[in-house]
Amino acid sequence: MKNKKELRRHLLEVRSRLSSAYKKECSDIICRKVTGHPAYKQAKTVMFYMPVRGEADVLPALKEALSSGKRVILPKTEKEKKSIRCFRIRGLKDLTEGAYGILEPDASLCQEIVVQKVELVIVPGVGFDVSGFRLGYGGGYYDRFLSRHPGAVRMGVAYDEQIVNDVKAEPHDCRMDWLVSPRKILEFTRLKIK
Ligand SMILES: Nc1nc2c(c(=O)[nH]1)N(C=O)[C@@H](CNc1ccc(C(=O)N[C@@H](CCC(=O)O)C(=O)O)cc1)CN2
Ligand SMILES: Nc1ncnc2c1ncn2[C@@H]1O[C@H](COP(=O)(O)OP(=O)(O)OP(=O)(O)O)[C@@H](O)[C@H]1O
Repeated sequence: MKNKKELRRHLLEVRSRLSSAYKKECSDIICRKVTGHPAYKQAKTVMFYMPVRGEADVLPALKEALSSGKRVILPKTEKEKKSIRCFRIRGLKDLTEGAYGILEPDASLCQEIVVQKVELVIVPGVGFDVSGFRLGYGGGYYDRFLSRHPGAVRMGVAYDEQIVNDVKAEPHDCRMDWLVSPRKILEFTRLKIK
C-alpha cells in the first residue's frame, strides 16, 4: 500500500517515462474530447492551466476557446498565500513566467475576474482515481480554490496512466465532476452545495 507521498512520486515517475510523441497524441485526443463536451460548449468562461512537466497539453483546447470567443481564464499562483487568483487572457502574449516556472497571466496586462464567473475549470493533476478524486503536487492550491467555488464544473484531464483505483483522498481533497482521458470519460455525482 502506497501512501499519498509515495503514490505522488510513483505517478510522477510513470508520467516522466511517457514519450513525447505518446503524450502529444494523448493530449490531442483529450483536447478534442474537452472541446466536444457539453460542459465546455455551454460554458462562456473557462479556466485552463498552462501545462508543465509533461502534464496533458491542453493548449490546443485553450486556443480553440480563445478563437471561438470564450472568456479564457488562467490561474496566477500566489505562493505566499498558497492561493490562486484568476485572470482573463486575450492571447498567449499576455503570459509571463510565475511561481514554479509556470506561465501565468501578467497582472499588469490582464483583468482579474471574480471567480464566480468561472463556469468550467479544466483541472491538471499528478493523478486521479476512479471516484473522481485528485492528487496534485502537494500545495493544496486547487483544493483550496475549488472548495471556495463549488458552483464551477470541474473537469480533470489526464493520461490513462495517471488514473488509479485510489489516490487516498483526505476530507479536504476535491472531487471532479468529470474526468477525461484518451480512453475514458467518467462522470461523478457530487452533492451540490447551494
Ligand atoms: N500547470 C499547472 N498549473 C498550476 C498547477 C498545476 O498543478 N499545474 N497548480 C496546482 O496546484 C497550481 C500551482 N501549484 C503548484 C504547487 C506545487 C508545485 C511544485 O512544483 N512543487 C514542488 C515542491 C516545491 C515546494 O514544496 O516548494 C515539487 O513538486 O517538487 C508546482 C505547482 C496552479 N497552477
Ligand atoms: N480547502 C483547504 N483548506 C485549507 N487547507 C487545505 C485545503 N485543501 C488542502 N489544504 C492543505 O494543503 C496541503 C496539501 O494538500 P494536498 O496534498 O491534498 O495537495 P494537492 O491536491 O496534492 O496539491 P495541488 O492542489 O497544489 O496540486 C495539505 O496540508 C492540506 O491540509
